[in-house]
Amino acid sequence: MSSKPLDYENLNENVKKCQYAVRGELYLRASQLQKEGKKTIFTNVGNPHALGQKPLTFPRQVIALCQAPFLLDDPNVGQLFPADAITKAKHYLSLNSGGLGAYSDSRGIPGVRKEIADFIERRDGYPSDPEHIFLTDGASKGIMQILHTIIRGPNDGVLVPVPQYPLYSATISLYGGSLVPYYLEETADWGLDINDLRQSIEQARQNGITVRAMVIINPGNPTGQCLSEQNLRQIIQFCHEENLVLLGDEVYQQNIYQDAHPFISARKVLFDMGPPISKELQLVSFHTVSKGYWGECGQRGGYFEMTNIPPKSVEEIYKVASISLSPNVPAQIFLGLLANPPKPGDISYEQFTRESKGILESLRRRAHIMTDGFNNCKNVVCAMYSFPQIQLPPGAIDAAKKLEKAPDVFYCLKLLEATGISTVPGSGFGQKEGVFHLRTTILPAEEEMPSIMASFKKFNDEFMVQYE
Ligand SMILES: Cc1ncc(COP(=O)(O)O)c(CN[C@@H]2CONC2=O)c1O
Repeated sequence: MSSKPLDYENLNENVKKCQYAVRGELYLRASQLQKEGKKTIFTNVGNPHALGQKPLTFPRQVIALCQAPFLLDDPNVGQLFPADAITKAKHYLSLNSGGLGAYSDSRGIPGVRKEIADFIERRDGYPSDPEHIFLTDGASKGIMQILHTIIRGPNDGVLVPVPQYPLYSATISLYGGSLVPYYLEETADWGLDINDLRQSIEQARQNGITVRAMVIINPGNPTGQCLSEQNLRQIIQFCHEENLVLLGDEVYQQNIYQDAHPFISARKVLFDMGPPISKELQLVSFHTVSKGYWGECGQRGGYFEMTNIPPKSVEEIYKVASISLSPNVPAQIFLGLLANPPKPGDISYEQFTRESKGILESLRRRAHIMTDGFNNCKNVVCAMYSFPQIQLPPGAIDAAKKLEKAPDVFYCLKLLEATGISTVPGSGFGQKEGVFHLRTTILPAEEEMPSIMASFKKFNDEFMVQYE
């Protein structure tokens, strides 16, 4: 029988090459165990509602009315929905003719893009142009589209932080480009040293790679660090000198659990630096409703904002966006609400504030429980994610080798089998040679945290003795 087009051997090599560890071997094994009825705790993916986080009430009231506009004609609607949710629903329905069932503009609903531009202006103190804001099905799709636009062939490189969120390595591989790693320094709170950046770009050029872009993930995933203003200024200066477009992945900008390093957007720092650099450096910034205190991962709502990108290039990006017709319209309403939540004096303001503050404070507490819990474990050092360093003893390294597994994969599989805790090995994000980590989220329910950390500690300390 002759081989067929979709037989494995005939697939696009880039499809076969790309890897995405967040839903890789550990996740598949955990899903298998779950199917067998074993208790599994999926801390591998930042999916808050799947781990019990309740959705914010107000956005769901608005979207319910938008999805079922006939409710607005019900004389009792005011009994079930607050007046400001009714007003908001009518507002968003008026922005997209045909409501939620109709395609929107391929860049997203203009009125929502305007609301996001106003949100950015309030956050940064500089005007933002809605024409340079595109709404996407999650930040993932925007990131993939921009990387696709940048990568022309195998010699085009993208500087990516290591450890990195594997959407970047997978997408660069999928589109046939070259990932150029720059290492974050664990001992410096996962900060980055500009000299390392220079070495990385030099090394790449010697290998015939044209580095065209630099990715920053700020706040970091999996490392959790929040880049300082000074770090951002250095990075912007570096990208300007090296003629790189800066891709600012800022999806965790509302997930800050300490006061020492507040979030500042790359865009604000760029404009604070003033001309010529603020007029010349090309920047694309990404955000989403999947994170923060929203956690609305399943809605698939994201956006990217382009700064200093020439009109003709914006048109090309628009043209490609139009191939998939429209970003999903319900998610665009979540984006509008993220940009424009209830204000003081609104009927729902108090409830919205109470709920969102409650989620952030609980995340802060869970982050500390997890950090303290990991630090209380033998050979474990810890920073919405936890990325503890696991100092594996020689016996574990040898045992992993015999099974032809990466040492941290071996450890995470043993952890999963013993406790049901599904994590992602650090090798899925990249790490220095001979240094091992795992990534877990801080999302399990607060009341479950102590028992999760206790079962982790029991497993870990026994493992370290068994393999020392
Ligand atoms: C740094 C970063 N950028 C973009 C995304 C994509 O977000 P969207 O949902 O908007 O596409 C994620 C999702 N975080 C993944 C999902 O869960 N765990 C993770 O590490 C992310 O961590």
